[in-house]
Amino acid sequence: MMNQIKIGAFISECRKAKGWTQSQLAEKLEITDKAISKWETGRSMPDLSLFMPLCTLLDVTLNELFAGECIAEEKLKEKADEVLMDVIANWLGHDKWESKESDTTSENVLEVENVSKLYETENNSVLAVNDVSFQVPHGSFVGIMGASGSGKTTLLNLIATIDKPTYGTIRISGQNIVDIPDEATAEFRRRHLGFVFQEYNLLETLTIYENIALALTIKEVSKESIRPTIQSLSEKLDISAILDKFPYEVSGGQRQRCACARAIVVNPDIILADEPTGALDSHAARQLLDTLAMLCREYSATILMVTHDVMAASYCDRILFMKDGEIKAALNREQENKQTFFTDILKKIEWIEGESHDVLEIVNP
Ligand SMILES: Nc1ncnc2c1ncn2[C@@H]1O[C@H](COP(=O)(O)OP(=O)(O)OP(=O)(O)O)[C@@H](O)[C@H]1O
Repeated sequence: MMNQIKIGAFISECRKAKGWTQSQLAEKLEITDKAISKWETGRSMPDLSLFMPLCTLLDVTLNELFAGECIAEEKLKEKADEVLMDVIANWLGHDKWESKESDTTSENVLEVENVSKLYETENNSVLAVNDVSFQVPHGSFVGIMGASGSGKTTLLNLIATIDKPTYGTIRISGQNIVDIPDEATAEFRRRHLGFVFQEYNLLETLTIYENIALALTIKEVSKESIRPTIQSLSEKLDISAILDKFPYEVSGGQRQRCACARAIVVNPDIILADEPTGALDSHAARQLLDTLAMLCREYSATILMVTHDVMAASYCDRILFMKDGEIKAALNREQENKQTFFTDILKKIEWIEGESHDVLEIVNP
């Protein structure tokens, strides 16, 4: 991996050579003093967009910045290749090329190991997630169920890189996402994750087509392949007729299917869905769940869905039951149909909650 500490010390040295304080450099780059302090102590790396302005200000080349040292003219070629390999490995989040192999051999897209999240406030502390471990295999549809306050959203936020665990490891396609510096998480989410949330914000000023196309553009897909890709996917998701409409002109169910299209179209490692049916009537909810199950079957999508709705959970292959921050039980759907699985889920909830499963929303499938 790139030597962040060496790079940080080099930035510090170059800044001092210019006679600037951390605040003066921060002001020139229009960022906070804290960010400079984090770079210089090796706790984080500058955002990609800041590399060039930083090099210009400090009068160093990009290679020198990545190498964390001044490079003599005659060493330039040799050093440039070495630095380039490091940059690519770092950008991919891997140690050189070793874990690239583990990418392709790993069957588990998501591996959560001994993860805990402790929220500490002035007066109390809450262990929202308590030593949770599980895996999500490629192409599976896994649900997380639990009553309100059981830690589902906290766990999903940790996996989505929106929050960091207090302890534990989370690997997505072999990469430990806990190590990703804060400023690189947005880029990671764009490249590796898809989201279908209850209040998923499609951009209201863009048409449905443009919303989906935007996801592809961000992923640098060639212009020519955008239209055919969207057309074939939207036929599958039954949204072809509304591609030219704006989100506010279509129903909640259609909006959620567009969110599914936007999530799957960039071929993410995993789609994270948080109560995706929460705002839908039962017909639209079933249509959406059929869509998610179809994405797994036909597009080999891997989906992790948080829900407190037993009907929604009955579409999954496997369910993890959370209570008080812990995974108390798991249930696999073997050969049985949705109705039988629905009944099994209810029984499991009764077992976990005693008779008090009224906290969960129960709708017969
Ligand atoms: N930012 C926070 N600061 C302090 N405590 C928090 C924070 N976020 C969540 N909690 C606490 O952590 C516990 C788990 O909350 P979480 O939102 O993950 O549960 P949930 O199962 O998703 O609930 P719901 O179904 O109601 O959304 C709760 O006790 C909650 O009060």
